[in-house]
Amino acid sequence: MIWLQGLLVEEVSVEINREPILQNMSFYLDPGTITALIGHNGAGKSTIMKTLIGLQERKMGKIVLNGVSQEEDFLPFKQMLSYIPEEPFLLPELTAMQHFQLYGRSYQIDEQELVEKVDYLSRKMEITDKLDEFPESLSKGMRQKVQTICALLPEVPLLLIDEPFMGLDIYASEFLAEAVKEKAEQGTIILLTSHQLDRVQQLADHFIMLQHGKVVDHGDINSFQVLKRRFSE
Ligand SMILES: Nc1ncnc2c1ncn2[C@@H]1O[C@H](COP(=O)(O)OP(=O)(O)OP(=O)(O)O)[C@@H](O)[C@H]1O
Repeated sequence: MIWLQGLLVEEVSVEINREPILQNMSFYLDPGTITALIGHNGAGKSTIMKTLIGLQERKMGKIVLNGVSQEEDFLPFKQMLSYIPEEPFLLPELTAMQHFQLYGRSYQIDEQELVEKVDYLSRKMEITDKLDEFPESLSKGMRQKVQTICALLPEVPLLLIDEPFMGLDIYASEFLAEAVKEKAEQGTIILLTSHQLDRVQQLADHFIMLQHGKVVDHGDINSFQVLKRRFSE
């Protein structure tokens, strides 16, 4: 059998407290593409992200990444993606460096490669002097930087980013945008949510618009003017 390369989301529905939150959501993302999930507050952007990583249970539907089914092969599936959540979610008992080491082990990154990547990313994110700090002594933006570095460490087919620029300073935001583009050039599928439409336009090549838990439009980012008009309606 020839497996489809890319991310397939088919007829996914999610209910929370018996309320339909996502309804028959379907889309397909090609390797090497950067797709922005757009929609008003409460449209379901974070919910689909959480459903993709397995944090949110779904009522029905299918999620397949490069031929690996989320339902049938959850652990291999999870190893194929990394995620930057909207709010940093760090372990209070681990320093920044220990988080990077934990990610290195979880994704089986070669030790020397991990050292080089941590060195490079922490310099770019300007947190080299914070590596031995615990999350409680870091500012929110610094915690977000640590979380962002964790997600950039592994070379995985899918990178999910919920509000990529939230809390990051201008230099870190610019670096993240470059890093995302570079990963996409190497074939990673990038799915991000953002309310910063101008930044999205510069970064993404496709968009998916959600409304009340449904996909109402999708396409090339060049149809963005139309998108912007509809978004502001
Ligand atoms: N744990 C929960 N319990 C109850 N309702 C929830 C829960 N999580 C999300 N929802 C509801 O699901 C809907 C979608 O929320 P979601 O966080 O996915 O929206 P979003 O598009 O990411 O919004 P925002 O732009 O504000 O981040 C909302 O109506 C929200 O109230």
